[in-house]
Amino acid sequence: MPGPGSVLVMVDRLGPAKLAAAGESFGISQLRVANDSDDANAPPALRLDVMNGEPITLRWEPPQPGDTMLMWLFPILILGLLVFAYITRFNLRATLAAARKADASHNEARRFQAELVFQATHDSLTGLPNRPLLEERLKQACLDAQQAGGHLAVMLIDLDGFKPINDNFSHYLGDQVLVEVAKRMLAIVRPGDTVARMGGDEFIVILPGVANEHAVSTIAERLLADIADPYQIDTIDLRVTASVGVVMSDGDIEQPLQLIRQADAAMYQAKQEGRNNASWYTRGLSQQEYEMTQLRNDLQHAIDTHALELHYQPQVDSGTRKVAGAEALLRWSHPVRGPVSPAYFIPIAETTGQIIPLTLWVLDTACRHLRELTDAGIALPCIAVNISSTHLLRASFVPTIQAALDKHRLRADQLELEITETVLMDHADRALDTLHQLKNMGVKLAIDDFGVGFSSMNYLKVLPINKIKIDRSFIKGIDHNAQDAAICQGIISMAHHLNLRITAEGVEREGQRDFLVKNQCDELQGYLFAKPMNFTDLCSLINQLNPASTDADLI
Ligand SMILES: Nc1nc2c(ncn2[C@@H]2O[C@H](COP(=O)(O)O[C@H]3[C@@H](O)[C@H](n4cnc5c(=O)[nH]c(N)nc54)O[C@@H]3COP(=O)(O)O)[C@@H](O)[C@H]2O)c(=O)[nH]1
Repeated sequence: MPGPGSVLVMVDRLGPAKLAAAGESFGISQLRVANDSDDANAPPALRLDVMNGEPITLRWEPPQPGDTMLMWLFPILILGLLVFAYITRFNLRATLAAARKADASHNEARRFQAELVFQATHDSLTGLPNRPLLEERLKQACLDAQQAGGHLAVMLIDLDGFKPINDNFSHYLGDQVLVEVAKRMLAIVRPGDTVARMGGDEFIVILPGVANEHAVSTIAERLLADIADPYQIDTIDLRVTASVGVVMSDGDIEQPLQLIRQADAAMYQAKQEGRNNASWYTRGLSQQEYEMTQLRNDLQHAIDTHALELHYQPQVDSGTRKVAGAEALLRWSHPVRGPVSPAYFIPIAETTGQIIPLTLWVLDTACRHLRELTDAGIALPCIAVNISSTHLLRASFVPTIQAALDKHRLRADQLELEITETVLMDHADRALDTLHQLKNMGVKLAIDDFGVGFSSMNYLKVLPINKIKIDRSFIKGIDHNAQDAAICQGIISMAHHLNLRITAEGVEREGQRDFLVKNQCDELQGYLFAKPMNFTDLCSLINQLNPASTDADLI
């Protein structure tokens, strides 16, 4: 342009991009030319008048408070939200899992608790209710019968011939028989009835709301028949029968447990009537049988509470007059009846199996006493213990004897076992095997009550015994009865020819003693010398008769 100065005019097209860029450089966001349709007055806007033309409106977005912060925070917020969502999801899942676990462990605890209750109230072998649960159900059945005016029946079932299965085969086999018996009984009774195991081979059935005696008899007959069916266990055929005692009641009884005792008395009667049959309890059931049942229970209590005592009767050497041994004899002082003779309660214990714990106690006590004597230097060469056939025929008998000797550090020849001849006659083969094992150990063996049973002279040749004890019925008349004297002389002579020692039982008079000494009977036992006495008195007596031992072997 002509003139002293010049002006440089540059023209550029103000398009949207340039306009926005220009706005950005001044911190104005989204600067643009507003469309016609935009509200030209709406702030923020700038109206530019254009020569010869339409005015132009410039518009931009004013910055909002917190926009920048929002711009920074937004991603953090999103991230935070994502993290929160993740954590929440994780927590939710963990909570759900924990809830599920808690639920499961709660169920488990409930199952465990139910299991504990079951174990406490049921027999572990058969799964049948045990005695405490049975008693509860019996009380309830009595109550129901009283309230509804009905009847209940109680049956006590005792297996016949079960013990020989346990003794001759194995406890495993015996257990299987019990399980099978339980199943057979359960198959006979109705859902509301109870079949319980009392222990051993004894079961109780409670029939609540039973219609009449005929219905009870029918069930008893079915029980007898089904139990008597053969059992096949591990290819072995076994048979047992049952003796059933039955009692019916209208529930009006002061002590419901008395029904069990009555059923027991009836069962005992069934046994005596030949077994494999059912017998009803009636008021006419003899007092004696009822008392015997009570006695069995009382004896069990005496065993459990160690209320028995062991007495000893010295056996005197006829030559030296010293105590050669002592026979251990059980004594039971009943809390109400007073002293009960072993001649009365031992046969009961033999039928009930109580003889096993009884004999174990006698054996242990006698061995302990002999150890005490030996330790105190009191000379007692030997202690004799009576053994019943049921025990002798058990497979565990020999180890039991060895364990008692070991426990009390006794030599085998310090123990003598007295066995009656009936066991040898009835079970000769099995008894012989056991006796040989005992003899090989060094345990002394004596035949008790010799002469009263069906004595076969032949078995004396084969039995590994050391001694014969002549029954006191033969000793009774030796000083005035020629026949008794002759029999006695014969037995002594025969024993000596067989190299056996001989003891006379029941020596009460000097005349008897003189006869026995003259005829060289080795040992004498009887009231003439001493009645059975407690351990303390035995110690004094031996101290008096046997001067302190210098035999090192005895100590
Ligand atoms: N299996 C077990 N049997 C046992 C045990 N303890 C005892 N018994 C047996 O009981 C029966 C009776 O015994 P008890 O009443 O003790 O009688 C014994 C003696 O007291 C009695 N005796 C001894 N001397 C005399 C006497 O001079 N006169 C007389 N009238 N009686 C006398 O004899 C019994 C001992 O007999 P025995 O055993 O045959 O030698 C009896 O059969 C005992 O065996 C036990 O723990 N287990």
